[in-house]
Amino acid sequence: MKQYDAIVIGFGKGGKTLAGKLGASGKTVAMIEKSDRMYGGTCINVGCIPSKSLVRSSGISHGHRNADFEKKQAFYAAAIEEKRRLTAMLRKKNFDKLDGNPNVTVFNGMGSFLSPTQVQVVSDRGETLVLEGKQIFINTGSTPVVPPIEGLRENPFVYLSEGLMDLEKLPRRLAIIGGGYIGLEFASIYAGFGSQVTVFEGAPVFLPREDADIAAEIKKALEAKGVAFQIGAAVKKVADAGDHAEVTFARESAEETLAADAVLVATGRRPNTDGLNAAEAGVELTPRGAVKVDEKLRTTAPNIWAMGDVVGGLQFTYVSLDDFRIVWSQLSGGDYDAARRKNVPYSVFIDPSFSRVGLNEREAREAGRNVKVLTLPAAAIPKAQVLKHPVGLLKAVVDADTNKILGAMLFCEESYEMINIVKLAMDLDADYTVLGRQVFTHPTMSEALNDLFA
Ligand SMILES: Cc1cc2nc3c(=O)[nH]c(=O)nc-3n(C[C@H](O)[C@H](O)[C@H](O)COP(=O)(O)OP(=O)(O)OC[C@H]3O[C@@H](n4cnc5c(N)ncnc54)[C@H](O)[C@@H]3O)c2cc1C
Ligand SMILES: NC(=O)c1ccc[n+]([C@@H]2O[C@H](COP(=O)([O-])OP(=O)(O)OC[C@H]3O[C@@H](n4cnc5c(N)ncnc54)[C@H](O)[C@@H]3O)[C@@H](O)[C@H]2O)c1
Repeated sequence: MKQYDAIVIGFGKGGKTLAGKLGASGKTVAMIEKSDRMYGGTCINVGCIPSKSLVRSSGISHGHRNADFEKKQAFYAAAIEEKRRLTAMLRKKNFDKLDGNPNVTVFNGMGSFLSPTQVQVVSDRGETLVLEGKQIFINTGSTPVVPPIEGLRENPFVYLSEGLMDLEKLPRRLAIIGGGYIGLEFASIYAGFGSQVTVFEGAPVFLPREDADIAAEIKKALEAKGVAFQIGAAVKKVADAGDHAEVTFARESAEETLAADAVLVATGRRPNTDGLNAAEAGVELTPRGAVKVDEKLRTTAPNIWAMGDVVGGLQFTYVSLDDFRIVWSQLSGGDYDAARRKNVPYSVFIDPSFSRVGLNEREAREAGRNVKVLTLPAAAIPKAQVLKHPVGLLKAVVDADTNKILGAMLFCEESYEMINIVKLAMDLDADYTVLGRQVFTHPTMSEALNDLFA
C-alpha cells in the first residue's frame, strides 16, 4: 500500500492549492481526481471560467443583434470552440502544475474511504489501488440538483449548465428552470447570443434575497435584453415533442405550455459526497448531505478536513480558496478560521453585472440599525456612458450612528471589480467618507464610489 503524508480527494480550488503548497514544503501528496476532464475542478472546466468566456463572447455577439439567426448561430459555435480551447488550456496547466511537483502524484479515479487513514482509488477501467495518508482532505465539490419534474430525466432537450455550454447549435428558444445565479447568467448569455429566453422561477418573488428596488432594476435590464420571466411558476412537466420540448407550467391555477429547443435546469447544487463512503472514516454528514465541519474545517474524524462546496456553505471558488487558507493556517501554526472570514462579496455576471457585499437595506433595518441609504443611478457615471451602457443602480447602506459601511449593492458595468474596493474598506472598518474622498483614476467605474459615498 502506498503511503503519503497527505491525500487530497478532489482537484478543486482548495484541494489543488493545498496539494501544491504541501508538496512545495516537502510533504508527499496524493491528489485523487475522478475525471481526467476535471483537472482543476468545476471552476476551470465547467463553472466560472467557461461561463465567463461565454459572457464575454455573448457581449460581443449582442452588438450584432440585427444579424440573421444563421450568423448568430455561427458566432455562437465559434464561442463554444473558444470556450473549449480555454478550458483545455487551463486544465492542462492545472494538471502540469501539480504533476510537475516531484512530491505530488495525481491519481485518476474515484476516491472512497476504506478507513480513517485509507482511501481506495478506482479508475474508469476498474483498476483499484489503496493509498494510506497521515492527513486527508476532502474537496469533492457540489453537484446539480435535478427537481422531480415529470419528463426532465432522459429528455434529449434538457441540459445542465455543463452540457449546455457544450451544445454547438444555438437554441432558438431556451427555457431555464431556476432564476438564481446560473439561471440569470445563462439567460443573459443566451439572450446576448440571440436565443429567445424564458426563465421559470419557482419562488413567488424575483431575487428574494435582494432589496426590491435592486431586483426590479435587474429584471428590467434583463427584460430589455429580451429575457421573459415566469415568476412563481411551477413547472409541471417537460415533454419530448420530437423536434423540441414542451414545458408545461402552472401559475396560480392556470396551466400553460411553452415550446423550447433546449431546457436548462439550474435549480441549485448540493454538496457532493456521493460514493465517498464518508462513514467508513467516521466522517459525519449533515442532514443536507454536506461534510460536517467546525470553524477550522475539521471533520468529525481526526486528521481529516474538508474544503469548498462539499462543506455546504457559500458555493464560490474564492470561498474554496479561503478554505484552503483556513486549513493551511492550522498546518502552519496560524489561527485563521471561518469565524474570522469577513464580508464575502459576490458578483452575478449578467449585463450589466450585479455585485454585492454585506447587508442590504432590508436586512440592515431588520437588524435594528439606524440606516442611511445612499443611491446613484448608473446613468450618472461618465464611464458607463463611454461604455454605452448607462444602465443600473448603485446602492449603499451606512450605519448613521457610526458612519461604517454595512453593505453595498452595485448593479452597473464592471461592478465585479468595484465591489472588491468596498469590501476592502469594510474589512478595514473605514468610515464611508473614506470612499467618498478617495482619489480614483478617471474615467473609471470605480470613481462612481466618490459620488455614491459622498
Ligand atoms: C456554471 C457555473 C458557474 C459558476 N460561476 C462562478 C463564478 O463566476 N464565480 C465563483 O466564484 N463561483 C462560480 N461557480 C461556483 C464554483 O465553480 C464552485 O463554488 C467551485 O468550483 C467549488 O470548488 P471546490 O473546491 O469546492 O470543488 P470543485 O472545483 O467542484 O472540485 C471538486 C472535484 O472533485 C472531483 N470529485 C468529486 N468526487 C470525487 C471522488 N469521490 N473522488 C475523486 N474526485 C472526486 C470532481 O470531479 C471535481 O473535479 C460556478 C459554478 C457553476 C456550475
Ligand atoms: N457568479 C457566481 O459567483 C456564480 C455563478 C454561477 C453559479 N454560482 C454558484 O453555483 C451555485 C448554484 O447555482 P444555481 O443557480 O443552480 O442555484 P441558486 O441556488 O443560485 O438558484 C436556484 C434557483 O432555482 C429556483 N428553483 C429551485 N427549484 C425550482 C423549480 N423546481 N422550479 C423553478 N425554480 C426552482 C430557486 O428558487 C432559486 O432561485 C450558486 O449557489 C452559486 O454559489 C456562482
